[in-house]
Amino acid sequence: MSKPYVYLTRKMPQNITDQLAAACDVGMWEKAEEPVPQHILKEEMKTADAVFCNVSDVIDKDMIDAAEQLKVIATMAVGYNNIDVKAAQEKNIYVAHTPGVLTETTADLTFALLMASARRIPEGIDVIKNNEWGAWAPFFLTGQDIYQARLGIIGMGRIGEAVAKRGTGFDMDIVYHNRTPKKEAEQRLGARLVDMDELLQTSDFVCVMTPYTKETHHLIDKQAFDKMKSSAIFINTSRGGTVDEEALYNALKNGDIRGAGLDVFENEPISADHPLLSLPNVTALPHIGSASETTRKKMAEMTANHILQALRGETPDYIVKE
Ligand SMILES: NC(=O)C1=CN([C@@H]2O[C@H](COP(=O)(O)OP(=O)(O)OC[C@H]3O[C@@H](n4cnc5c(N)ncnc54)[C@H](O)[C@@H]3O)[C@@H](O)[C@H]2O)C=CC1
Ligand SMILES: O=C(O)C(=O)CO
Repeated sequence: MSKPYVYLTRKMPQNITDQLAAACDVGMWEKAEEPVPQHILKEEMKTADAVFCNVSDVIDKDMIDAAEQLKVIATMAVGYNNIDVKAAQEKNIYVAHTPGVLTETTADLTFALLMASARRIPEGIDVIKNNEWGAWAPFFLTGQDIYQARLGIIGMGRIGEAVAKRGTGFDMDIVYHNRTPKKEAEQRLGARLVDMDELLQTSDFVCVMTPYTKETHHLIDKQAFDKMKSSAIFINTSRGGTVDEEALYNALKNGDIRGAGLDVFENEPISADHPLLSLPNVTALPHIGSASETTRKKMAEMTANHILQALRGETPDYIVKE
C-alpha cells in the first residue's frame, strides 16, 4: 500500500522530515525563507493527505475544495486566521495549531517591545551608530517609566496573561478587556477587568493580544486612538489586521499617542518605505514573536506530530474548534 503524502510549505530541519518520512512520502518547498507560491501549494494540496504550513501561507476555500484526500492542515503557529477553517471543517479536514508551546516566548518579545518603545532603545542605538552622541544632556532621549505604570491588555488569553505576569514584576497596575472574565488570572495577577473605554482612556501601555477575526478587524481604530492618553504606548504582537494602520500612523504623527511597538503588520512582509517606519516613535520587528530556537523547534515537532496523529486516524492533540 502506498504511503500517505505530506507537503511541507517550507524547508524544515532533517529531524522533522525524518519523523514524517517514517510514515509518509514527503514533498517540501525547499526554501526556508521564501513562501511557496500559491499556485504550487494549490497543486500540491490536490493530492496531499496532509499539509504542514505556517502563518504566511493563505489556505482558502478554493484550495480546500480542490483537495481530493486532505485529512489535516497543520500550521506551525497558534494563530490560524490565514486558513479557512469553516471550509476545512465542511470537508472533515482537521486544522491543527500550536497553542501554549510559544506562549512564554511570545510574551517575552511583547514585553521586550514594550520596554524598547518606552525607553526609546532603537533611537538610542541609532544615535550611537550615526555618531550623534554629544554630551550628557538632562532631557536627552527621556522616555516613559514602566514600573508602576498601567498596563492594559486587550485579549487576556494565554499570551495576554503571560504578558501580564511579566508586568507584575515591574509592579504594574494591570487592567484587561476580554470576551469573558478571567477570574483565576485576576486573583493570580491582581488584574482588573474594565470596559474597553476605561482601558483605552487610562492605560499607559495598550497591548493587543486577541486573535485576528472578523470581530477584531481594525479593533483599534481612530476612535480608539482618540481615547488613549497622549503619553500612551501601543503594542501589537497579535496580527496587523487588528489595527487600522492609517489611524495608527496619524495618531503617532499628530502626537495623539506617544509611541508604538509592532511585531505584526497588515500586509507582511512590509518594505522599508512603509509609512510607519518613517516615524521615530515606532519600534518595528519582522513578526518574530515566537522566534526562539527552542520554541520554533517545539512548534515544528508539534506540527509534525499532529500530522502523524491525523494520518493514523487519531484526532490531533490541538485542533481548532470554532
Ligand atoms: N507575533 C507573533 O509571533 C505571535 C502572535 N500570536 C498571536 O497572538 C494571538 C493570541 O494567542 P493566544 O494568547 O495563544 O490565544 P488565546 O486564544 O489564548 O487568547 C486570545 C484571547 O483573546 C480574547 N478575545 C478574542 N476576541 C476578542 C475580542 N473581540 N475582544 C476582546 N478579547 C477577545 C479571547 O477570549 C482570548 O482570551 C494569536 O491568535 C496570534 O494571532 C501568537 C503567537 C506568536
Ligand atoms: O503562532 C503564531 O500565531 C505566530 O504568529 C507565529 O508564531
